[in-house]
Amino acid sequence: MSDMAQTEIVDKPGIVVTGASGRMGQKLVRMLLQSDEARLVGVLERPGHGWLGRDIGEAMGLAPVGIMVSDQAVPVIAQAQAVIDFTTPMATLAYAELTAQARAVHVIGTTGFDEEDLQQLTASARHAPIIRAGNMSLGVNLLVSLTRKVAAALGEDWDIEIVESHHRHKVDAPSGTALMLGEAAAEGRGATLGELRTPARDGITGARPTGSIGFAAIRGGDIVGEHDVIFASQGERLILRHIANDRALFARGAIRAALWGQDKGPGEYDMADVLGLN
Ligand SMILES: NC(=O)C1=CN([C@@H]2O[C@H](COP(=O)(O)OP(=O)(O)OC[C@H]3O[C@@H](n4cnc5c(N)ncnc54)[C@H](OP(=O)(O)O)[C@@H]3O)[C@@H](O)[C@H]2O)C=CC1
Ligand SMILES: O=C(O)C1=N[C@H](C(=O)O)C[C@H](O)C1
Repeated sequence: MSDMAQTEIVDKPGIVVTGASGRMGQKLVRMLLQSDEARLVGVLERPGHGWLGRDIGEAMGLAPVGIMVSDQAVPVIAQAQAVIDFTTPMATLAYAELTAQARAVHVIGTTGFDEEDLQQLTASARHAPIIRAGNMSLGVNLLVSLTRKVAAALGEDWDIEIVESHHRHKVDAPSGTALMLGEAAAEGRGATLGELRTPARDGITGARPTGSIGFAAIRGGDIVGEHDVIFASQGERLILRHIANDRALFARGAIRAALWGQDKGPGEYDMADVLGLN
């Protein structure tokens, strides 16, 4: 190999993809195999997964690429400058510790964390950068700041409801994106989402508490992801909407985050930091 080709490879940050057989994992693998800015150096799956030991390209129905699917997280992450992780909360907490030990950037797209999980991620971020967002798209992150502004501009007589729709396989609700939007709406009203969130409605719920923020989740078919923030008042309604048509936009955002994080110190970051929206 020429010196120039060698330098090119070394200059491109090496990325490990976790949950490589998943909907997001496969998008990321395909994108990284074609990337001029980053290179795929490893793929992880859960112990017992049917793809373990197989070439990831071949397992995905592509040409072999020389990277085997592994469940050996420590040696695989040791080769990486960044780990991109769209798996489950439990898997992500374990990867966060290992990625921090390797001092690599951890990009987390996984959703469905509880408060205790988030504290564990904060602990891992003391050693290396963690970039986490419930949605990696530019459009949603702009929608978050629009929601904050509109909520601040409109009084409590404007009821806020967030409606999200996803494919039938999604396991968490409300979606990570819906929670980001709810947090932004609450911030716009000078409160926290914990203070304003209405429990899911079922049965005789009573009238809507003034100033509360409600959520509704639709699950069906192959919907990639749709979010409406509804501001409803007497005689009028304002609706802010984002529709994702292709998971590639989340994968692109995650790779951008992994590259952005390369010169960052330990700490917790989000996509608004990456996109310069803060
Ligand atoms: N932030 C964003 O922009 C986006 C976030 N998401 C979130 O990303 C997550 C994944 O979504 P999606 O790709 O649709 O889900 P999938 O179920 O298709 O993929 C998750 C993958 O992770 C694998 N997995 C489970 N445990 C481990 C482990 N310990 N190590 C490695 N891999 C593991 C699963 O394997 P198996 O199925 O065999 O258990 C599966 O292949 C969800 O939380 C979703 O909400 C999704 C899209 C965009
Ligand atoms: O599970 C999904 O598919 C998605 N999850 C994220 C979320 O929970 O908001 C982002 C996107 O909407 C797709």
